[in-house]
Amino acid sequence: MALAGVRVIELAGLAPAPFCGMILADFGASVIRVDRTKMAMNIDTQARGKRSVAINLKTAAGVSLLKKLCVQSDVVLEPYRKGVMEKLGLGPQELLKENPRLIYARLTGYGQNGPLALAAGHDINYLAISGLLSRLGRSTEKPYAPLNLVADFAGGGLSCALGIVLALLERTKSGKGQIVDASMVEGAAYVGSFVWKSHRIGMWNNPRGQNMLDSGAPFYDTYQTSDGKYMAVGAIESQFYKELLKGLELDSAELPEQMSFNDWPKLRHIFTERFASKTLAEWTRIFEGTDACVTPVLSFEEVSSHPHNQQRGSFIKDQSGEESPRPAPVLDRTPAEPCLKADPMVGEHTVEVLEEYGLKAEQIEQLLATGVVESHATKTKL
Ligand SMILES: C[C@H](CCC[C@@H](C)[C@H]1CC[C@H]2[C@@H]3[C@H](O)C[C@@H]4C[C@H](O)CC[C@]4(C)[C@H]3C[C@H](O)[C@]12C)C(=O)SCCNC(=O)CCNC(=O)[C@H](O)C(C)(C)COP(=O)(O)OP(=O)(O)OC[C@H]1O[C@@H](n2cnc3c(N)ncnc32)[C@H](O)[C@@H]1OP(=O)(O)O
Repeated sequence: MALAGVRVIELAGLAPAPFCGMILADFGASVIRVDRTKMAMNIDTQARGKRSVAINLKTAAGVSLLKKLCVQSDVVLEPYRKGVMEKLGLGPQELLKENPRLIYARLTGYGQNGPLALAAGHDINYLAISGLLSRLGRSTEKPYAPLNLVADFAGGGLSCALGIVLALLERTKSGKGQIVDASMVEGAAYVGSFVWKSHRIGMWNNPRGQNMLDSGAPFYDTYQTSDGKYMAVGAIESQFYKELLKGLELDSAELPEQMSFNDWPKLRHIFTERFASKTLAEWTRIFEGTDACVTPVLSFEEVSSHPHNQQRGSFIKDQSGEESPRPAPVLDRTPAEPCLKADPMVGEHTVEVLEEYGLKAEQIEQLLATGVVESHATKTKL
């Protein structure tokens, strides 16, 4: 796998850093999640392929242990509020001094400086400060955050994984590590570059929800079918729009022009009525094999059995039967091989990992006995 041999220490976080760690693990890195001790349960739902050690960082021995793990690794990924790692004596200055090849990734909402750097926040706040939230939502409604996908995952976890991989690539030339300052505000804004940079061609001249791609255009929207399901329509280009009209059995001569903004409400009304006249299965059959850019809106339960997804194996099942998307993109020679085992319990690999990082049995026993680390492996052998 592409990242085989890369050792990552991920400090347990809420959602974006766990996703970043999972991407690295999917593509072959050895990812060790550092959990707190005395955790009732594991709240990391993005734990595929990781191992867990539980360390109490409120002890000097815990801090020095984590330092030992970090300086023997390639990447440390930390999801805390600015200053937390420094307070623990585990800031980049300290760790890079001991391991100059270390990639020190800091995944925060607001980045490492600026007036908001110390503020708590979540996806919706980062999206708001990026400017993107003001553009998301339907015309007569308030701004709407599309789950926590944009800042937490696209602008956060995924961007941070890119930063780490770029830093690893650069290290092959310079031999040096570096700090990756991944701010979810900036990551989300960067993901939104198209919106920024297509202003000049008039893509966003109208208020929110009244532009071509923000649910303003009738040919780029969803429509309810007679059985209460939905079809997605993305017939932008004129040749594809013609196919849409053909499938809907509408005559273009009797309709307003596709790009006549003032007529969009009228066109939407016609499309709405037409889609409401048949079931999802009927519309799917009508548009299948055409270039109309019309597809059924599938539920999570339906995606893996869709013939396209099925043929490509786009969804995988782990040993417990849980289904999830397979890692993307697909690399031809060195594809990801996602782990299908159950997610690690907190502290499941404490002993195994500490042995791997060179601690002796007596040292591990001492750490366990003093509660600096916890092990929840079913079969712990020292
Ligand atoms: C919208 C998303 C968030 C969605 C997440 C949800 C899925 C989950 C959120 C709440 C969860 C539920 C809840 O926990 C209650 C239940 C618990 C149960 O166990 C499970 C079920 C629950 C219902 C549970 C279910 C789900 O998991 C939830 C619903 C987001 O937007 S996520 C993005 C958030 N933002 C960031 O990540 C940006 C960077 N981080 C930050 O800004 C801050 O970390 C943050 C997120 C604001 C939190 O601030 P906080 O004050 O809590 O922490 P920090 O200032 O960062 O300091 C960390 C302190 O912890 C110490 N520490 C760290 N590791 C250890 C250790 N191993 N041992 C000891 N101590 C440790 C560290 O030293 C810091 O201590 P100090 O404060 O003393 O410096």
